[in-house]
Amino acid sequence: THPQYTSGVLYLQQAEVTRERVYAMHQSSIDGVEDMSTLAELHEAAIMHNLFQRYQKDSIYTNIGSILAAVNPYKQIPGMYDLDRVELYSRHHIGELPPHIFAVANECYRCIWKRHDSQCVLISGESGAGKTESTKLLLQFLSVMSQNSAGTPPSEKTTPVEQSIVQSSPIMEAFGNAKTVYNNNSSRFGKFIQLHFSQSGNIHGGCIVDCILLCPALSVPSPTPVVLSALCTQSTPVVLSALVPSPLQWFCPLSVPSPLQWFCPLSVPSPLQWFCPLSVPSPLQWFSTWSAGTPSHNTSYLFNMLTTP
Ligand SMILES: Nc1ncnc2c1ncn2[C@@H]1O[C@H](COP(=O)(O)OP(=O)(O)OP(=O)(O)O)[C@@H](O)[C@H]1O
Repeated sequence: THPQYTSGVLYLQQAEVTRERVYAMHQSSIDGVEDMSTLAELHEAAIMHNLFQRYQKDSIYTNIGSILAAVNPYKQIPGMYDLDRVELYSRHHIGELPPHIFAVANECYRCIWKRHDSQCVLISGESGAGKTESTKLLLQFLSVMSQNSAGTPPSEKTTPVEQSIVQSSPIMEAFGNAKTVYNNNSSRFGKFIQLHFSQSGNIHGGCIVDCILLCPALSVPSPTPVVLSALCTQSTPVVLSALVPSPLQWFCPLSVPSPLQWFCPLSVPSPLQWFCPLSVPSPLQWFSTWSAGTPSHNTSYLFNMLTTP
């Protein structure tokens, strides 16, 4: 007897369907549009219906003027982010191809030269919306563009700097993420990621700053077992020093003490150093590669995030 709201569709009893309540849908809403600013009827139902239609066809990206809306597909869409797609979007201006995160990344990259100014991408959404994945895709695109930049000498192609940017994501997630009711891999800090480009268009360095504390409904304590196993087996003193003391401890919404405290008492050298001689190869060498190859430039180090309270 009551209207039910299921999957964005409003169901009415036949008696409730009157001329005053129900209108014929405009053709643009029936066909679906790539840019929702072109919808003839612009209201919540039309927007949701358009997104839903496109989502069903695996078209998860939709423009709203200069804004890109992304619907999390919660599955891998074949070919969506492969190298061919990167190269395709790198050769076209925004609007020439279907909406895509790579179109935004490409526009940003081009605008650095077009406007001779810094560019910024703001990624926002609720927990589990796909912000972190979108960030990684942007970095992936910019990394490829950096490697392909005309001014990059062949000897400097595929420099560890670009590799570090992409490869640093898992380890940053391991330190900063936790399982929540919305997302198994939820970020606990908003991040400001800054990349520095040379005149020739390749990435010379960057930094990641954790800037906003997010307070999702945690379901397991952090840091994750991934961090602990990495610490126990392969940590370096560089990272150990970053852990003492951790600003995370001040904000940590958990009632249990952080397991890191067991390993890293504030006043004494960490016992982890006994287990972690410098010569042991570590996945954390990704951090150190940020300075490699660019000694003459003002490169910011990725582990700023870990060392700056
Ligand atoms: N474009 C995508 N394609 C495929 N899967 C995706 C995509 N975006 C997100 N996902 C899936 O959704 C999960 C959650 O995404 P993500 O961690 O990026 O969300 P988030 O917005 O950063 O969440 P939180 O704010 O909680 O950190 C990912 O682990 C991934 O499995």
